[in-house]
Amino acid sequence: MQTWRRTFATSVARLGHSSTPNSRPALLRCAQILQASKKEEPCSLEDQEIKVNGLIRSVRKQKRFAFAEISDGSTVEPLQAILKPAQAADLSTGAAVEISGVWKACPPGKEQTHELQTTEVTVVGASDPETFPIQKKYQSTDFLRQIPHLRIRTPFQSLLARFRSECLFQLGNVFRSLPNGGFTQVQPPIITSSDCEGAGETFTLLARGAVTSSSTETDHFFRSPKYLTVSSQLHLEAYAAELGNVWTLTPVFRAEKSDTPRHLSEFYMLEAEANFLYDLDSLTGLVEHMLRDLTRRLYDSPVGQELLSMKRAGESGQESGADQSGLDLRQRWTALMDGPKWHRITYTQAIEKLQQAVAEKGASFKHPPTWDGGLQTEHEKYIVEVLHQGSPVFVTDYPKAIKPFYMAPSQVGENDSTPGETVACFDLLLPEVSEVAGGSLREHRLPNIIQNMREYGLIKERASANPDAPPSEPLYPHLSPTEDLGHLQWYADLRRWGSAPHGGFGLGFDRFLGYLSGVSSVRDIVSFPRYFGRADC
Ligand SMILES: NC(=O)C[C@H](N)C(=O)O
Repeated sequence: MQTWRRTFATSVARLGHSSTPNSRPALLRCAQILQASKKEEPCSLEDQEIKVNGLIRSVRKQKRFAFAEISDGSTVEPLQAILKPAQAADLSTGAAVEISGVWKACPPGKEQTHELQTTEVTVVGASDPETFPIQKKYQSTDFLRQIPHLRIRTPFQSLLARFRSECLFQLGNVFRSLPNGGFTQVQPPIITSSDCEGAGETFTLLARGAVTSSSTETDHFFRSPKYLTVSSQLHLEAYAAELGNVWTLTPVFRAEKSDTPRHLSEFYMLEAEANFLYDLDSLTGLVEHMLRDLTRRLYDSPVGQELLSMKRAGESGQESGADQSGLDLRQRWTALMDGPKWHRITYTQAIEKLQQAVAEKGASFKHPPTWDGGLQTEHEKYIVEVLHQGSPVFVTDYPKAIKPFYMAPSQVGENDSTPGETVACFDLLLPEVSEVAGGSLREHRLPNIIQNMREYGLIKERASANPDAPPSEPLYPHLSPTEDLGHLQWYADLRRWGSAPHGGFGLGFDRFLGYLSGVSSVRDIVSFPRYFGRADC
């Protein structure tokens, strides 16, 4: 029988090791080492000399041995190193080290299967444990948010960064393998001329030293005011006209003064546009298929499994930023992947049901639901959580008056009696996060888009230098001589030549990641969040 004793058998281990005396130990990532040690069969690295570079998560110094937990950002699980007291003298929490040693099996019954018997350790970047802000003990979400540059070094934030990376990788696969030959990824501009949503909540771009009140052409860096994009949709429509089906994941910017856990001033939007798309059902079907497929691929990935099995705050003693309500993430993912077809309900039906709930079921809302009033978050929550028992819902066909100018009219059946004009659009509602995606069929007919722009006040008055002079260019179709399409003319051009029915959607990527990770605030999903009053580093 083998007797388990913690001793330093460095020279013995070296002898049994196949490498030549001067050869360097293999540099490996913690994830590789720990993964190789989990398998049923004997670990191929056992008794081998290996090297790891990383940060010290914690160090425990005892009389005969010291134990250090090393993390290199490749897995949430730390790698344990055992050291002689002299080797550990300079080690402290937060320090960057290069450490090599022999990978030894641990006595049965220990939390870890193996540990690194240290032969050599070099502190390449010291860290003063007294002042290092990240401690192993519980630290509040609020405190950690104030130091995002160091918060990333907590196990859960580190995991979220890897999870996001996996999502990006898998998204490429999802879009490539969609039926009908896949979608092409494109990169639309971040600096734009137009506020696509018409909400006016844009950030204006100014060159350093520019005069803010200036309105003359030459004073503007780009000759006219430019903004940070609020949505790539309009440019995606240009791409889609040629490429067919396109997608992008870009940062978008909204200068909304909303101080809520659901809003950021800079966030990532996943947007897709499909040409020759004729009905709203095909669009909602595309969104459903894509999100189910993405979740499935993430579920099958090691980092997805790591996220699903990670101990949450409270259990691990380390603040994770995760929801602590005993939420069953695995169930949430399974429902997304394998649950029944997601519900579709028209906006008009939703309002009727909300009003019924008030009249008959004693539901009460801060904003009483009205057809003209749109859906507030409290209404969306009720629709998902009460009316649809927590499963995803597409709410379709909103009133035209509360939606942007580019949406096509609804195609709802004749017996559907809506109180006013509606458009062929949807919002996708998920429990907890509410609206996570929105999209529409686009008005693809030139006279109709021009009429919409007119109604929405987007057509400018033509500045005429000399009213008697003959017009220098022929009049734009469907415009009167006094009208000017201004910075949206290019968008109308897409309808002027070769315009097919099309549609697309935008998904709040950070909100969706929050939903998958069980993190209720987008401020904890994004490593460096920007929101009203805060953009710290
Ligand atoms: N691409 C889209 O349909 C998204 C839409 N423009 C939005 O910002 O919600």
